[in-house]
Order: sequence, then C-alpha cells, then structure tokens
Amino acid sequence: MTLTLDRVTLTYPDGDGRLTALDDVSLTVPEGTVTAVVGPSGSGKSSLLAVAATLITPDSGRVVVDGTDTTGLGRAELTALRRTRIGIVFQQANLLPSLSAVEQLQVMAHLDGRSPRGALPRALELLDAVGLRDQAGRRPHQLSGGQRQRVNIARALMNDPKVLLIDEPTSALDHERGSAVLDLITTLTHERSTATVLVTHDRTRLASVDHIAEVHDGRLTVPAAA
Ligand SMILES: Nc1ncnc2c1ncn2[C@@H]1O[C@H](COP(=O)(O)OP(=O)(O)OP(=O)(O)O)[C@@H](O)[C@H]1O
Repeated sequence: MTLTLDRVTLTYPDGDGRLTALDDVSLTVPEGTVTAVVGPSGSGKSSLLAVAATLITPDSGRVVVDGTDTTGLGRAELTALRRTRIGIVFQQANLLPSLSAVEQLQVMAHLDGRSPRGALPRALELLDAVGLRDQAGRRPHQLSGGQRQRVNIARALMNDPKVLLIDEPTSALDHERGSAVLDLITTLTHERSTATVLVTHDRTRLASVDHIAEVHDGRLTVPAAA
C-alpha cells in the first residue's frame, strides 16, 4: 500500500508555449513513512501534491494510489478514490466556521454516506490522537492556529486513508508549534500506516520525517534518508 509517481510530467499553458512544472518525476512513498518534499517557491511542490491527489492529470506518467493505477480513470472513479483512500490537508485550512471540532470530522463520514452519529466514536478517537479531545466542542474561532491545523489533520484521517497529502503544514505556526505538528504527522503516519507526503519550503523542522526529496525547477532529486 504505497503512493507511486512514475515518470510524471506536468505542463501548464504559458503564453504561446507550455511551462514544465513537473519534469519526469518519480517518487515512491511506502506505507507507514513520511516523505517531505522541499524546494523553493515555484519549484513544483504544490503541483506534485495536486497530481498525487489526482486533482490534476499529468501530461504523461502514472500515479498509483494504494495499488490502483489512476491513469484513465473517470471523474466519478477518481472522486471515489479520493474520498476513500486519500486524505488531503490543504494550505488554507477550510474548516467550517459554524461547526465544532468534532462536527468537522463527522461531516466527512456524512459525505461518505455514513451516519454522523455512528461516526462520533471515531471522530472523538481521532481528536484524542491529535491531543484535542478536550476541545471537541469548540468552533474554529475558539481554537489556536496550531489546534486548527490538528483538526485538519484529524479530519483528513477520518475515512482511514492509505495516502495522506499535506501542503505546508507549518506555514502559519511558530517554530515550536510547527515542530509539534510535524512530530504528530510522523507519529500518526507510523501508527496508521499511511503513505504520507508533506510539502514545505521550511527545512528547519524535518528531523522527524523518514525521507526528504528535493524539487528544483520541476525535477526531483533522489530522496536521501532524513
Ligand atoms: N495553474 C497554473 N497555470 C500556469 N502555471 C502554473 C499554474 N500553477 C502553477 N504554475 C507554475 O508552475 C510552477 C510550479 O508551481 P507550484 O505552485 O507547483 O510551485 P510551488 O513549489 O508549490 O511554489 P510555492 O512554494 O510558492 O507554493 C511555477 O512556475 C508556477 O508559476
């Protein structure tokens, strides 16, 4: 159960020509490991995450999620795959302002056609796992930035994904809180055997991740042990 990008190339329209955002990128993320993708602004990190999330189809190459080759799948199949096997934490945390922390998680079960009430124990278990069991009834404005990021991570885990994709998890946090969130991501990844990719331009807090891959001008360099 892994995430594999195999010789992925992605271009965007750019004036009369095309801009190559990902250039022949290959990456394998085994289950139970975190790979941090680092690189300067504009190097292709978000593009890589969007392709891994099956939100953008590459020009060429394959994306394999938990044994399923996504090449050629239709929209409905990709939506189902994302809902059941991929957890995504976007840079702009989009928690719903009127819902409590536990309700944010229950909504995920509802979107998956399950009863929110039936999902309550799992939602509480996940809030416990991210250290927020006592804050379950709080709404986003009553939580700190770090706590909101923890709710986002717990929410992404709600449907028990095999692949966890996280964009700039520490950008809004100070050093200490950022390090705590990264440690939490690593712990959850090991415990729940997800194949986790996080992208960041901040190299200073990566002590706990398993692998670091560098992207420059759309090209990925061979991952080295962290
Ligand atoms: N929708 C788009 N249309 C055209 N070009 C795009 C589009 N999205 C990204 N790009 C370009 O593709 C390249 C890679 O962008 P990407 O957002 O993947 O980089 P990034 O490493 O995530 O940057 P940042 O750290 O600033 O978020 C950049 O040159 C960017 O300008």
